[in-house]
Amino acid sequence: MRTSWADSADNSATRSSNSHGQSNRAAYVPPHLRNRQSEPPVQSNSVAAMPANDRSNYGGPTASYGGSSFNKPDLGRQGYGSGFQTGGGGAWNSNRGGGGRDRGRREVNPFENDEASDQSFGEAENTGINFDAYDDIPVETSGENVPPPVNTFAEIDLGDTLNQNIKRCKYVKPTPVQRYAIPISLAGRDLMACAQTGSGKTAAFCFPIISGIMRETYVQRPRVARTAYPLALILSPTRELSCQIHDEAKKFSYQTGVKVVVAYGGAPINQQLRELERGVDILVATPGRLVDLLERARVSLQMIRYLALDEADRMLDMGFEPQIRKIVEQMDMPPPGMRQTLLFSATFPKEIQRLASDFLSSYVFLAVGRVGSSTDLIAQRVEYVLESDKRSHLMDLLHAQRETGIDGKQGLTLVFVETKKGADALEHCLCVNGFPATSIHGDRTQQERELALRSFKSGNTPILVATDVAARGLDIPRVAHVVNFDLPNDIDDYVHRIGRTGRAGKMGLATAFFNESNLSLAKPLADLMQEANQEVPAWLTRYAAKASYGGGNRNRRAGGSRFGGRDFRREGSFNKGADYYGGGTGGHGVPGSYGGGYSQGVTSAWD
Ligand SMILES: Nc1ncnc2c1ncn2[C@@H]1O[C@H](COP(=O)(O)OP(=O)(O)OP(=O)(O)O)[C@@H](O)[C@H]1O
Repeated sequence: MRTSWADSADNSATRSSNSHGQSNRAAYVPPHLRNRQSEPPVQSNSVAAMPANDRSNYGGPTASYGGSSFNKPDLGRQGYGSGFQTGGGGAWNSNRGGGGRDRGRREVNPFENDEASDQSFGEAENTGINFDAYDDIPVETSGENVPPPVNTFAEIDLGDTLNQNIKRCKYVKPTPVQRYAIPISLAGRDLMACAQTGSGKTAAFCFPIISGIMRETYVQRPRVARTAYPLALILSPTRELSCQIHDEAKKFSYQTGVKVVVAYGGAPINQQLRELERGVDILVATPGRLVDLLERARVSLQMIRYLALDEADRMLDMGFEPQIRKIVEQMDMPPPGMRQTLLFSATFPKEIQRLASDFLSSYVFLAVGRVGSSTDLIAQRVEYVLESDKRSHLMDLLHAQRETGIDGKQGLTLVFVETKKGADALEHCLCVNGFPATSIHGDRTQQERELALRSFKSGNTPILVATDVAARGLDIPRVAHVVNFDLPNDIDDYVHRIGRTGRAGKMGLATAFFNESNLSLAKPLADLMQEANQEVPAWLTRYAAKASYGGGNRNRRAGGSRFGGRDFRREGSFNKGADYYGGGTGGHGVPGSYGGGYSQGVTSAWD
């Protein structure tokens, strides 16, 4: 039974931890025990009294926690565009043989584990999903001849096998981004899509790719020994996100014959090479590992028909842009117009939209909700906390949460910090104070990262301290609380971080610790909260006013960008690069600070 972490915090408050070299001063004292006569310290080496943690060096007993298992040509879419009626017609080709090479291997059922993991939390998957929460959301499309949206999966001709998998995923109806994006993509159009965190973007780009590949009759691929020729490439910025997309895509493509392979850094390349040799239709990858594979000539992009960038704005910011340009423009990938390109994110700053347009051909721009807005499902709180008080404040929050849960339920808590060292230090502090925490950041090995994530997801270690490596895309259903222990420099990063809760129609809570070092975020944060109908504290409004008068606000979104006209092509500055880098963009306020917002110099960890 998973109850004891709460009690272990109390125990630790009355326990001397000096056997592990920790001073008594470090011990957390919960509010209700403060100012009491201290009782004689009780030495405890009991495993049950210690928090779960995947580190081996946080005091002997913790080592056993967290699981010991770790030691636009014709794209073959004849018939598209003519209608999205129910059909499951004869055009489907579900015996494709997996990228042409994979014979005789039994396909593992990717749904097998779902039920078990649901049971472990005592609730059925998708309970509480309320996509009606997204129903009255404003949607904007721009571009020529935009295909109309659908209301149900039945209206889209995705084929029987894929439809069956959609049912297995317990998706009853499409989310708003799916309602629009799927018909647009099935019609063969390039797409730049912006929709809120947790609103189902992964399926929105996977379904059309899988069904497109299934529709193709046999594709003759070059026969070059040991070189793989995928038909679709899905790029994402982190290893964990690539793994997650791979897992989802495997579910969606189960028994379709479409073969999905993942390649990411930090994991042994040989195993990935073997998988690639067995054949691949859809390759999900992080950019670094893909460049490696391309340079070794183990992958060729010559047959790519579909290119999807998840977290596309992140993929095109200064950290990744050169690698992405190399992959997309300097290798052997067909140019825009000869392939279909799908870009997805919850945030799309205009200067990134401009860069992205290099990769697209006559594309449709789709915005579901305000670009970069947070969902109303997330209750946002911001508290003024001095740097020196942050740890005790966090422990007070965790302690209170343990007593009452969040909305009466115990959930997982994700705590964001700015640096890898900061993550280690906070994890350690929480552990020695009886709060079961683990961490994920770029200085941990990939094995440690995966173990930490698994331990967190399973609830064994219900607190995860993370750098921005966990900010985007990760879909962990039971994250009830996101704490911005250190606020990011950029409001878009804040949007992605808090988006780890309040997903798929469920409610979530996000708490931010704000102090003088976050002044540049005051205005965009106050604006964002106001727009999401959150209560903005008066002190934050004062800081916001001060920041907008005093200058120094380098946030890319300063000035606000309300819903409407957010496709950058509509703003009269199309092809005027200077507008985007030179500042002074008028009403939509991209103050020429490209790069300033993406935390340059901050040691956070991307692949
Ligand atoms: N039509 C649907 N019905 C029910 N659940 C859905 C549907 N589409 C997606 N989901 C679920 O919603 C959750 C969020 O989906 P997903 O991870 O694709 O969100 P996202 O928009 O990519 O988020 P982020 O911006 O954080 O990357 C997932 O658990 C997914 O299985």
